[in-house]
Amino acid sequence: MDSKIIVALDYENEFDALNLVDQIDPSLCRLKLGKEMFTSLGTNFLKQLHQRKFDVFLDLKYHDIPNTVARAVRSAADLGVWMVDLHASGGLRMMEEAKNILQPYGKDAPLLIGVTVLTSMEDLDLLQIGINASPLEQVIRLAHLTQRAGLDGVVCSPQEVEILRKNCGEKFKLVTPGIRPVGSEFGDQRRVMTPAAAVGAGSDYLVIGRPITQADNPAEVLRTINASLANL
Ligand SMILES: O=C(O)c1cc(=O)[nH]c(=O)n1[C@@H]1O[C@H](COP(=O)(O)O)[C@@H](O)[C@H]1O
Repeated sequence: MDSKIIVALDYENEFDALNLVDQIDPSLCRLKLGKEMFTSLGTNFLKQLHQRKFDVFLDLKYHDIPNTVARAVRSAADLGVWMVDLHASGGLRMMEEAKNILQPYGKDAPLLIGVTVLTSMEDLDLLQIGINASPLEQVIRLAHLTQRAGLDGVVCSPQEVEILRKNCGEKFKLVTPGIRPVGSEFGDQRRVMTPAAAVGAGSDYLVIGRPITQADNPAEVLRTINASLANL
């Protein structure tokens, strides 16, 4: 089975994270290592996930001058991660340099993904930072820029997937956080959908954190979501 689920391993400590990881199989999901755990545990923790044969999305959302971002992306490639991301709003030249630096890695290069508009943001949040466009308009703009730079896909909300699929084609990877099974709390997320609706819209990968990690039995919730997607 090739699951579309990427579990966001946002835990305060290694013990809790490995408690989940050691109950599941790499066929059930991929794992996302983000700012919280990478900041406290670094590459040693990443190695532990790799030792357990999981594909890892290193989600550090690089956003800096082109030279700095490209070199960070190269460091991520040297770690052997499956996917890595940067903020598309860092601009075309930043994305192009990041793509170019991966050339020597050939087929072993990680998927390079541009974050468009964070799924926690809505119209007012964009207005407050000087962007006078709806999230959808801004996501489309940044997805086109990301594609022009030659990246493999974008992070967007599932609400934008249908239109991006039409705009950017079948091969462009659409990675969607903001996934909330029916009845689960939105928290800080704003542009959300259920797992089944996101897959129905055409998401390639669903990034799911708290609905799984904060559950009483995370492994069970993961299995249930996988089962709900099996026949779609
Ligand atoms: O790049 C991401 O993964 C990301 C982008 C985005 O726009 N929104 C977003 O929520 N994420 C990440 O996806 C995960 C979502 O977690 P939950 O809201 O707990 O399901 C978190 O680890 C976020 O850092």
